[in-house]
Amino acid sequence: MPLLLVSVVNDREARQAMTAGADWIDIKQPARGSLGMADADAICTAVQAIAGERPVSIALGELVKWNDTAALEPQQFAGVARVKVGLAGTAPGGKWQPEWRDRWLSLCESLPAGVEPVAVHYADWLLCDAPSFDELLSAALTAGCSSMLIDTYYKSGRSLVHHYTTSELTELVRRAHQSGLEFVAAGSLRFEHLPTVIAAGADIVAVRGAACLTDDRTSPLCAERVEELKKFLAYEPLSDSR
Ligand SMILES: O=C[C@H](O)COP(=O)(O)O
Repeated sequence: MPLLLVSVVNDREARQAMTAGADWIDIKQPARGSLGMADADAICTAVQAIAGERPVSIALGELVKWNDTAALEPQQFAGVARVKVGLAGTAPGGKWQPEWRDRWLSLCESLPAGVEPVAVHYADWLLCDAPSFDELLSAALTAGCSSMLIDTYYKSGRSLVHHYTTSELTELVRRAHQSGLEFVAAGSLRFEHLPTVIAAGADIVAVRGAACLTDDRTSPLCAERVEELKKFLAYEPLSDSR
């Protein structure tokens, strides 16, 4: 059964998500975009609240907006296992095309020891000028990533399963696994999409909107919804071996 990753904006939501059963805690500021970065103090207090009880990832925004002055100090990565940077606007007609790969790899190399980059492929890559799955997979292997996330850049109602069919998703999971990468599925996923991503073989299901009070991902986290998501993912049908 896939693990549940829940994105939170602060320490209060981090505690709520853990109590409600989230396996991974992801810290971000959804009002700043798909992979919007939270303020450094919000990251710090959330990591303190998590206190090592769950693995933690943080979102660092988009590579095209990244600059070194926005970087966190090495000590601010304490307690963080993985970081995510989006690649919208980098290819094929994007700002740094074709340099996105070198720039992303160099950001990955600059991470403190013990902090791993997550290779993020946007399912709506054609709409947001991001690299294809193949390009990302190749870069992920060069960077030594152990996981790949598929998310959506635009949060306007179309989810991951609108961009990839079940068989396409299954093939992407197979290829990630074949390369030794864990597969994290995200992108405006709702309850009704979970059977598809489970069937495709995702290792982790990552949500923000579906875990909020309303489906608006900028609304507050709702502990009951996190509990329901966890229950759904933990459900294992009885085998039909009567
Ligand atoms: O890491 C995953 C994202 O936070 C997913 O957000 P979303 O469910 O609102 O698309």
